[in-house]
Amino acid sequence: MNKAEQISSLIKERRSYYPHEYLEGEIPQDHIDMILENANWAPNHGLTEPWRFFVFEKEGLKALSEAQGNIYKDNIPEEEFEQARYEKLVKLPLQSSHVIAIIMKRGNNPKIPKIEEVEAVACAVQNMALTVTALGYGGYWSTGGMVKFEQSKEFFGLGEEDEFLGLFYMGKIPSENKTGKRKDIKEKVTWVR
Ligand SMILES: Cc1cc2nc3c(=O)[nH]c(=O)nc-3n(C[C@H](O)[C@H](O)[C@H](O)COP(=O)(O)O)c2cc1C
Repeated sequence: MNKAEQISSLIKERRSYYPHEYLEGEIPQDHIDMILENANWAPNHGLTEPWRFFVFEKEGLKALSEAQGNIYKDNIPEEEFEQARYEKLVKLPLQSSHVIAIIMKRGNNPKIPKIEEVEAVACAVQNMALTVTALGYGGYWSTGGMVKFEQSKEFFGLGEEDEFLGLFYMGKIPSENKTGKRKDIKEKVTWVR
């Protein structure tokens, strides 16, 4: 395969894999380092490099699990609280090898709109996801759970202009591939000729 065929195949192979699908076992440190290093090479306007990551592993996963449960409990209106949802949120980090909190750290260049900093972080996450796929692991970007609640920003010590954009869950997965689904690109492209 040439480079273009390799990247096309990798992009299409990437799927979201959820913690209940993960196998036992930890992703080794050198692979986590590679995932983070590749995230760091995302494009970004003005070289603000706005991505910041908190990597939870080992005992840290318990701290995240506890925080996610508590933040849900403390912030969801009482009438909306669901015990099963709470238990699921507590369980997700514990089923994972690693969880990476995705943060946008707002730079101080007023010429760069905030949305562009968020876009750059999303590029970094895609680099991360493709590396995870290439290494044979599974992962997914979650914007649910604790991510929805403003209190999470305090947990990470974020400033007002910073954003907590999600949790990237990761783990080992079985070797057979999941199939994805997309509508044809032709429906989304307008050619101007
Ligand atoms: C910004 C973003 C946020 C997402 N948040 C969630 C989420 O909160 N819960 C979830 O189940 N999946 C979430 N996903 C994963 C999508 O559900 C998934 O990408 C989609 O179903 C397509 O499947 P694929 O990733 O396997 O191609 C998110 C994906 C992105 C890019």
